[in-house]
Amino acid sequence: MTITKDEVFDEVFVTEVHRLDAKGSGQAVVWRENELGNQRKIKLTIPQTLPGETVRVTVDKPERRRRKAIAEEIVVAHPQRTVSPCPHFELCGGCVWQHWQYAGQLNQKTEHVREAIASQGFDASLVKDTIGMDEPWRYRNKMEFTFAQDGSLGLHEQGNFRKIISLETCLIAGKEMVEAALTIAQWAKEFQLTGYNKDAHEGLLRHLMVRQSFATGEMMLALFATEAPTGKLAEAVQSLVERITTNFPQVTSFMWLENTLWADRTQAEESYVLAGRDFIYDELFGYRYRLWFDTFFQTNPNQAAKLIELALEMGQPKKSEKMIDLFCGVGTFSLPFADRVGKLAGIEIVETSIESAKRNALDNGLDNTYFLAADARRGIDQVLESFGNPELLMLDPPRSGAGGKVMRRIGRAKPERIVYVSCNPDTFATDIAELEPFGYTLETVQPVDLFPHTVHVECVALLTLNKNVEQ
Ligand SMILES: C[S@@+](CC[C@H](N)C(=O)[O-])C[C@H]1O[C@@H](n2cnc3c(N)ncnc32)[C@H](O)[C@@H]1O
Repeated sequence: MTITKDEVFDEVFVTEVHRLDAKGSGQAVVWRENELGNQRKIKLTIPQTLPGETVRVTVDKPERRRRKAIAEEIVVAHPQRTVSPCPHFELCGGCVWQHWQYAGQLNQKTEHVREAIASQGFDASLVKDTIGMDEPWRYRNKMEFTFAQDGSLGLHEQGNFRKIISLETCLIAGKEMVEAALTIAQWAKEFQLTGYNKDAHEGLLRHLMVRQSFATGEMMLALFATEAPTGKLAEAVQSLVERITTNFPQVTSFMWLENTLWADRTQAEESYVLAGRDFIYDELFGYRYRLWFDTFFQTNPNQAAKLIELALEMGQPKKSEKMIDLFCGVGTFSLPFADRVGKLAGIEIVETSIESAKRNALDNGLDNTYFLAADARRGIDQVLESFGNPELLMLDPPRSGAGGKVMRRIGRAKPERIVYVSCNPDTFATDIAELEPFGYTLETVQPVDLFPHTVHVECVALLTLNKNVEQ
């Protein structure tokens, strides 16, 4: 078919999905004739499709080389295609793979890790099968919901940060957390409170963060709004406090966070305790933690405990040894390791996390830890100077990875064993490639699924220093 420049209309294609992109959407290629009679390729991104599937899609503006398209019909389905149990799945941006049987998701995650390390010249057979969850639902202990301008509460639409899907349920969040969120949504509706409009910078309610410890049962509700909970708002807020304290005795921290800033994040200029205290207690792997509204903490505690167990198994900590925990956060790995080594130094850039890590060490009776608030690069230099070279080092960097400069500093510090916990196989692979010239061997990589129905995968890996290499 030939179209002229003035004629732009939708075109229907039946095509095969050949791979998945980094966000978990199907990718397909179709050919069409342009106005000069030449065959031009269009690369299609088709959410909620799987490799090998034949799908029928309508493409608007097909003259463009890359288009997103919605599958209108699955002509030939993947053998592991399934029906999502969540009514919000097709629109909500929270999960991308609920249409894929869990075993298929796990295989895909294993393959991703294998491809990532093979691309850096490592042996893909070192990667074990991904450890999944027995029950891959209701695994999240923390959710951040957003208010729409009309005051309804929900999650962002897939690929559209301006549109909010009104919440009826969420099958990956704890059940009580969803019930508390629905109570707040109902309250906002009854009092006709407005949601925040980020373009006009007006409206009251912005976000609701709900976190609940699966170990202690304690729940925190943190409501972010553009005004203080006083004056004309006081009556509505009082009504909410009564509902929450009556119906949710597990809420031991109910916070109102005032945020008048343009940046649409869960941050606060002023905080008010509406009920209880300003933190909750949580426990992980037998250690107790205090969590404030802005504390980073593992969001899938059951699988996080497996990560800790694996890290300990691979690291083989000894009482005679010194250890560095790089990117230590509030000490999730530091505390279990500190119990098993002579001395541990934790390095982390966020000062409030370091303050929490120090308190968590004290709360858990550990007196052999030293926590430093610093950028990883500067932190390693500083710790090595005062602490000497460690026998064991673990790192758990953000998705962007540790980077070459940090990895080369680690190589020069010559720890005998390095345990790398990663949430991004691609940056993990490029990071560990930096260690090869220093004489490190990759021994094993164990992927763990902390986020079922999403593309994310974590890995724990062990690298050992080859003693025969001249240093
Ligand atoms: C994936 S989290 C791991 C936290 C901790 N290990 C845990 O499991 O709770 C990565 C941590 O690295 C910290 N971080 C990010 N960039 C950093 C940097 N340049 N130097 C030091 N820490 C950094 C973040 O604040 C975050 O706490």
